[in-house]
Amino acid sequence: MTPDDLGSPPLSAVLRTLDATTAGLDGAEVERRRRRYGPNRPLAHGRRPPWVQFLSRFLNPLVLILLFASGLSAATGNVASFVIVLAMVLLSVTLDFVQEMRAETAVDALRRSVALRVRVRRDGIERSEPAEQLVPGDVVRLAAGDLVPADCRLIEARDLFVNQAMLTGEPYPVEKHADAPDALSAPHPDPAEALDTVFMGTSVISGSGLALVCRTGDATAFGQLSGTLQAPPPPTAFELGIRRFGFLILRLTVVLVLFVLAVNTLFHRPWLESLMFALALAVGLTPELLPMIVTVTLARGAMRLAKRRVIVKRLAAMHNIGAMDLLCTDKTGTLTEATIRMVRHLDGRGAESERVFRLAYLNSRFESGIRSPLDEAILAFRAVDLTGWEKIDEVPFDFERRRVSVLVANGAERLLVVKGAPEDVLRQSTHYETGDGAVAPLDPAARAGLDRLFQTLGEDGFRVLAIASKTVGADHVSAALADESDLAFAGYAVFLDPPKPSAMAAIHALTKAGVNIRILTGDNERVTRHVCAELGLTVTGLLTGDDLRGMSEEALRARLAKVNVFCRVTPAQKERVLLAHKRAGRVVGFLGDGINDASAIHAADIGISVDSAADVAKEAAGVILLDQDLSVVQEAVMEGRRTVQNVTKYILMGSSSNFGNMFSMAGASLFLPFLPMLPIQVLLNNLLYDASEASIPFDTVEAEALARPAQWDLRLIQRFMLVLGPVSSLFDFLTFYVLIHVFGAGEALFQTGWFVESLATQVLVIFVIRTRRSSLRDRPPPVLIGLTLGAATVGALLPLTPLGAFFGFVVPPVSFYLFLAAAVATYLLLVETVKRLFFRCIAPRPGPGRRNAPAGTGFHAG
Ligand SMILES: Nc1ncnc2c1ncn2[C@@H]1O[C@H](COP(=O)(O)OP(=O)(O)OP(=O)(O)O)[C@@H](O)[C@H]1O
Ligand SMILES: [Mg+2]
Repeated sequence: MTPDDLGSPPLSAVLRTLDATTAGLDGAEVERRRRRYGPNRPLAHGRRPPWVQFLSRFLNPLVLILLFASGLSAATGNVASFVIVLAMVLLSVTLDFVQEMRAETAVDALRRSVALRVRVRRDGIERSEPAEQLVPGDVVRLAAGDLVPADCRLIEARDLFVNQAMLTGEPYPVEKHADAPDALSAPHPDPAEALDTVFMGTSVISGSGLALVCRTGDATAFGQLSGTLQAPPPPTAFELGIRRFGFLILRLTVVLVLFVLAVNTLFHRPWLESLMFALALAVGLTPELLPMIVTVTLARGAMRLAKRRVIVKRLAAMHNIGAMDLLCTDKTGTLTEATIRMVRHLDGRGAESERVFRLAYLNSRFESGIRSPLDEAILAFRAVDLTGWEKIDEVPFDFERRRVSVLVANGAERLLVVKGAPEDVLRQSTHYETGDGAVAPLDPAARAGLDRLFQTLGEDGFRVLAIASKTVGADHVSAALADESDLAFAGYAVFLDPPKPSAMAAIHALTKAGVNIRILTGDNERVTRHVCAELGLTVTGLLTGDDLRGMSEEALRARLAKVNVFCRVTPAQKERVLLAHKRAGRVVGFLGDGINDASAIHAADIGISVDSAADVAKEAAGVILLDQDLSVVQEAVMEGRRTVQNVTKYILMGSSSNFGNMFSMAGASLFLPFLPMLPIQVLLNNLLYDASEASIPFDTVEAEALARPAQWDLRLIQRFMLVLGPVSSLFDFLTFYVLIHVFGAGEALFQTGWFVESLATQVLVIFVIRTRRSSLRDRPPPVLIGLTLGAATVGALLPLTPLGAFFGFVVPPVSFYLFLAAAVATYLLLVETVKRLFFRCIAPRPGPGRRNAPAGTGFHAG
């Protein structure tokens, strides 16, 4: 079908076109259609097939020029060198590719485990299936909080309001209707106008519906727009940092290559060999493994978290969570137990009232919008026989009004039953039920009495909903916002939402780890204060939604450091508070599970949600908790920091010893009458170095490095490079001197000796650089020891084997190996000393609370 004819023909015609019925498809037919239409995933072919990804790695200009140059040298007779260069490029690209693919496959599997599911009718029964497996002709059920899974024609709709901002930019919910059979005939090319159609990517705000899937995947309106709409999320600070580091290295590389070329031209050396040497140096200098190391490190962190039942949907969230220094969270389910219990139902005088319960029950039973735990609690309290009652209409719940109304009828009796936040319901009431069946006007004295009762309940830690009603005439066939006035207040439904004992420990641990906590709740001040008190949390400052409304950005900003509880905030205010913190330079996480949290989750640096959350919240989040528990957040934070630290290690390695070595080689070509290393030797050196580095994602990280948010620090890296680079170069020149003057080395021996030596120093220094502590105190994992020692050993022994000659090596004298041992030991000792001085004097670790907001903000244990 084309977009234009979707909304226009009658439902019966659409069903015929799709060869479907409202009873749904059968399994075999679904299978057939899935093969025909493919997965219901826009941009399914957005990711390039593996072989294209593999080949695209050869598009690196350095690699291309290198291959070209070695091809040239093969043409002039040096075939062996060409074969070796080709083999090495292949090997290194494959190593890189395989590692990264494996990591991505693992992360994809995790992502799928928390994929959106829909209720779909198949084989005559309704069941839950991944949204990705929908096919045209399926019949799906929609409820408040759901994301619409495909472009669908409505079969039934009940007070169905959808937010289409994703497609139309229109922020207000639109009501959708199933058409009266064969009634609508005007075409609806514009989504906003197609009232009997819902579109992929839009979300159900309230109400419910049954819908026929018409278009899936790329064929949807969303799929057509995807290219422009689904712009990749802005890069994180970490990604930017890595990019900047890449540029830094690139500039150095260009300078180095030009320098080497100039020197060799000046000395009239063979130009082709010089070019290859310069290129090999450039290859050695580029941190070409960086993307792979980053992906593998992050993926490994994600896998470890999966064991703790935390699913990382977006890998970039991993380093953000390591950098997070502020966590905003809602209250219900995070700080309190997920199950809420109704305990009492009181009239205005505080006496138990059966009528209040019946009204509350009517409202919860017939309400079709967001299923809240409060409704579940009312329905679970006791079953009420509602025969004779029927629902006429509804004004669905929303987080601005904080109430829901249903219009119900029982014979001639017709009643609007309202339930919601006491402040808001009382404002709309003009009368109250006195308890003996009579109704009295709500004079100031009575109002004060009701307020007092509500206050006392709140102070005792009870959550309270007000129940009110209004009798309307039989001619009242629909409910509207305007009907929620002149209400007769009936009483309060009282709930117990006990604090979660584990929350205290988790908050304490997070605070200690440098992550401050803010509570952003739609609930009222008294209940929130009570929960905080029970958990032993000091409220250092509190703002309500009303306070926020009249507050300028500057005023809000001035109070951010002190205020740690925000009450009665609307979804938009949650987002506003979050953005204000972001603007103040914090790295902010948001944990929430409701429709009302979705925009804040989306705006956060790290959106966190739970598996049971509303679709919109879950979709917006980068991290999904399978158990709603703050203590796993703390583990996620640690894992995030670990990944940032390990990536930083790789960069520190590359920017110090590796850089130093390349620099020395360039320098050596100035005074040596020959190349300090053959181009293929440089490449081999680089390959072995890369192989040893591949173990970095598996390294452990010391506790001190995990104690603070791990923010990207390019300054540290630059300083480290400036201090340790020269140390390494100094040592290299010493080695050159010894090789020439002690061993009387000619070209081949010099190259052999320097190869063995530079490789050994370059890879072994990881033992020093991987920790800020004394290197002997911090034992690396076996894989790192194995790969590092392995690479150094292969390099040292290669000249002794027949293969050595192939690379242009000669067998060095035994005394050379003695020198090697002594030299490497001295070098490592020197670096160890400089490292300790560096971290003590030049870049000490910030003390607790120094980097973040001043100590004393956020929570402390009471
Ligand atoms: N089903 C409902 N019927 C009537 N009123 C409701 C319902 N659900 C919520 N409310 C009212 O709306 C207010 C805000 O909702 P809610 O407490 O869920 O917000 P929240 O920001 O998600 O809070 P929390 O931090 O507790 O999750 C509630 O305090 C209550 O007064
Ligand atoms: Mg909530």
